[in-house]
Amino acid sequence: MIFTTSIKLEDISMVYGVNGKSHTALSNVNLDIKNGEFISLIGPSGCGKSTIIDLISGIKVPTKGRIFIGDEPVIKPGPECGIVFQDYSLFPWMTAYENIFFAVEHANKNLSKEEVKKTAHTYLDLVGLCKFKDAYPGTLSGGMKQRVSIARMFAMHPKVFLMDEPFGALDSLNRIFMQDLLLHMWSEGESRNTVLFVTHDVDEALLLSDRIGIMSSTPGKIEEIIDIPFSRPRCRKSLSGTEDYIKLKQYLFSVLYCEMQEIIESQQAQKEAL
Ligand SMILES: Nc1ncnc2c1ncn2[C@@H]1O[C@H](COP(=O)(O)OP(=O)(O)OP(=O)(O)O)[C@@H](O)[C@H]1O
Repeated sequence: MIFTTSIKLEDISMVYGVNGKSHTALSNVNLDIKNGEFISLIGPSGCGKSTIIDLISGIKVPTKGRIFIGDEPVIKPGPECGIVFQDYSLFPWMTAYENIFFAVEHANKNLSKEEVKKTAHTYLDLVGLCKFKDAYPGTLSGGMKQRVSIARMFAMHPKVFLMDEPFGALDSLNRIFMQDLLLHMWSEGESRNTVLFVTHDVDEALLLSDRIGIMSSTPGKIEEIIDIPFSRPRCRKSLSGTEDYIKLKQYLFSVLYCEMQEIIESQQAQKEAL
């Protein structure tokens, strides 16, 4: 049985200390992600997208504010979050199968060894890597490594999925393949997991998300959240030619372009002030 739940960020600020100076990475961020909802965050580099993922997962602690996964406040990292990073984060000394087995065993301590084995095999099969179960990460392509990471995340049955630019390092064909695979696994499951997905790719966000949060920087905040009205299941081919899709894409690009312009202008002003 898979239990999914909501995520809530309440008035989150995050200040880092850098060389004796403080840097406000996030300021007063509020976000409610409903149970089973797929939300993407997009925004310019450095606006705090990864920091939000790190805070929800408990890897970092906010300077101000509270985070809840369901009704539980986040205090430290735990099995309720399944995370996929851009760099795969697989143990290089374990095979594809062992990587998944290890994660499932640790996340679900009440499962028998047979159940863990079965789960690891099921998810390797779902991502089409049965034949590579004994391969070590170093011998797999980037796309295959990311398929193992995704299989591991689903197999752990966490309450929420946190994905930080998971397909950012892949070539465009692999990226398309992985987006379709994720969409298929997410929507075909027993119940849809709650997902927070960080990306720079507007098409990716439009294809996958129920809502998209647009962030701005210095300090990072969520400027706007837009609803994505496309029904599911979604098909990239038919979707991308529709008037609604083109309008939304143009809107997202124009907002991101303005953000980038502001960043470049402020960097130029800082340079001139020196
Ligand atoms: N450990 C840290 N110490 C100091 N500053 C940090 C630390 N981690 C992040 N920052 C700063 O906080 C801000 C937000 O960083 P973050 O990585 O969350 O942004 P991002 O939107 O994910 O960027 P990108 O899209 O480039 O991955 C940046 O200015 C970054 O330099």
